[in-house]
Amino acid sequence: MKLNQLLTTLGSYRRENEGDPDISSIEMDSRQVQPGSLFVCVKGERFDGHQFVEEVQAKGAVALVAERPISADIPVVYVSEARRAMGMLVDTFYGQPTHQLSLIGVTGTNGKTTITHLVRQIQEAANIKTGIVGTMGIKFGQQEISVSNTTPEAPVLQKAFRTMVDYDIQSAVMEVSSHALVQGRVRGLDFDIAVFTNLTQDHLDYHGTMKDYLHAKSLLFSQLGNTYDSERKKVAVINNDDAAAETLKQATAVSILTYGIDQPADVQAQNIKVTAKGTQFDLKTPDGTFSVSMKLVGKFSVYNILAAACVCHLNGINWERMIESIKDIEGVSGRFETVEAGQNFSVIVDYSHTPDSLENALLTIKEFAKGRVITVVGCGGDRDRTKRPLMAEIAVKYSDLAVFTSDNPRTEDPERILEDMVKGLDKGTYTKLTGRREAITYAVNQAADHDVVLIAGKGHETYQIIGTEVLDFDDRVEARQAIKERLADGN
Ligand SMILES: CC(=O)N[C@H]1[C@@H](OP(=O)(O)OP(=O)(O)OC[C@H]2O[C@@H](n3ccc(=O)[nH]c3=O)[C@H](O)[C@@H]2O)O[C@H](CO)[C@@H](O)[C@@H]1O[C@H](C)C(=O)N[C@@H](C)C(=O)N[C@H](CCC(=O)O)C(=O)O
Ligand SMILES: Nc1ncnc2c1ncn2[C@@H]1O[C@H](COP(=O)(O)OP(=O)(O)OP(=O)(O)O)[C@@H](O)[C@H]1O
Ligand SMILES: N[C@H](CCC[C@H](N)C(=O)O)C(=O)O
Ligand SMILES: [Mg+2]
Repeated sequence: MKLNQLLTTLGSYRRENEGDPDISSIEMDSRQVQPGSLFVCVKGERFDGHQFVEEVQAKGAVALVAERPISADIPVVYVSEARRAMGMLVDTFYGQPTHQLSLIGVTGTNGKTTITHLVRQIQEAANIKTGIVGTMGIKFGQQEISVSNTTPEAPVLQKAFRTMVDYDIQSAVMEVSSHALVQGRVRGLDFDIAVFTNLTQDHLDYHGTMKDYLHAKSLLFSQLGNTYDSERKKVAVINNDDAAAETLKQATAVSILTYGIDQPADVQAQNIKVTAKGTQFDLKTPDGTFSVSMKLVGKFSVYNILAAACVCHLNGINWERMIESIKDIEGVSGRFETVEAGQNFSVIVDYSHTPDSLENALLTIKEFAKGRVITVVGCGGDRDRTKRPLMAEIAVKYSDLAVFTSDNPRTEDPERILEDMVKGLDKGTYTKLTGRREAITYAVNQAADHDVVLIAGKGHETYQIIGTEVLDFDDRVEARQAIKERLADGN
């Protein structure tokens, strides 16, 4: 595509240097630039894209988008916000693929990955080819693309959606993180349905206050329907039980479908029964009440199913058909995943890395645990410090034995993270073992018949980040190994 044609997308801009080159790709990362690329200079917290102007020209970039004066021989387009302009440019460059997909965005503190997987499984069972974007990567058909962020930047997203459309994918369901909303990574995407799960404490290192965190989430809803594709009806799907529901309803101009358990809602779960093997409930909908049975456990899983059911209903799947496929749905990798290696106690690996998700996981376990509850948990480094004591307090409150350990310490001192966790606790109420392998082994060895060991925080992760090194580590593998060793020792 020619530069001038691409620029018809942008509202106001200022140009420097003549020329109308052919653009072969749009990049914001100098390491991705190829001959023919348009490079967008983005100022971040660690780097400033404007510094790479010489490097990208040497690599063959043919045009630049910048926010502040740069010296270059190739056409430069000055805009006030480069990342947002980039959202529009890549949308045009890839031929507006999201106008050809039913695009669902899921935001909220917890449940995004789970809901996106549930939607994909239910839609695929109803023959709606569905792509997915989120913490576990980008997947559609047999294709898999790994990503380094839950919500990638616009060039990665638009390229993936273009490929999905070319593969005849009809719908895409994606996680939209609050970081992505603030940074405008999803600018230019034409969402049809926006889902809100819940808002509880996380990421205050980035957002500062819960008010600003909520504002970030609300951007998905205020931007819904702002795109010029007016053919599809836009809908906001909102959890009515969450305190943030009203704010989000006010943030959007499109129709609203609510779901919930405790408060009246358009789609509501009633008479919930949770066992270790699954959950049953009555699903009240505008079209009648249906009984649902699923393998997923816990009240939080009911919320996730409700959100997914609302989306699938809006996409034309009838309730009966949906409920039939919900029956067979297996959980998502690393979310309440049980590890079985012949032991007489339960081991559950879960991705709870926030106070609320840890509390939900433990409350669910307490509903069915016949023995003691043993929890292994840590907190990630270079992330919200204020959630650490809260998570530790919850672990102690709901467990018979709390073992504190490292999560991904990243560039922080693991001992400092552990100090942050335990600072409000009495000594003797917990055990501290910095090495995660040692902590898992210890917990497994302490378990008696019918006890439940919860290993929280890392779920599906197959690595541990210590310093800047990414080491192989998988809680499920470690737990299995510890159980085998214990059984081999005859204990
Ligand atoms: C706080 C945050 O969100 N940071 C993200 C953000 O960083 P930033 O804006 O500071 O950018 P930067 O790294 O300083 O780089 C500035 C510019 O220079 C460019 N650059 C940089 C280096 C270079 O050699 N060449 C080059 O061109 C970069 O491509 C970028 O355009 O943009 C970068 C480029 O996309 C991201 O890698 C980075 O994610 C960091 C690694 C991160 O940890 N983000 C986490 C907190 C995050 O976003 N998490 C959410 C999920 C949270 C949840 O679900 O709970 C997510 O969506 O993943
Ligand atoms: N609806 C929910 N409400 C509260 N907690 C939940 C809910 N769904 C899942 N959880 C808990 O949160 C953990 C993470 O779930 P999931 O990966 O689906 O969330 P996420 O929003 O994608 O997280 P991330 O921000 O890391 O991408 C699960 O392991 C579970 O303990
Ligand atoms: N999306 C979350 C994942 C946290 C997972 C946890 N294991 C950690 O490393 O803190 C984040 O980047 O904050
Ligand atoms: Mg996720």
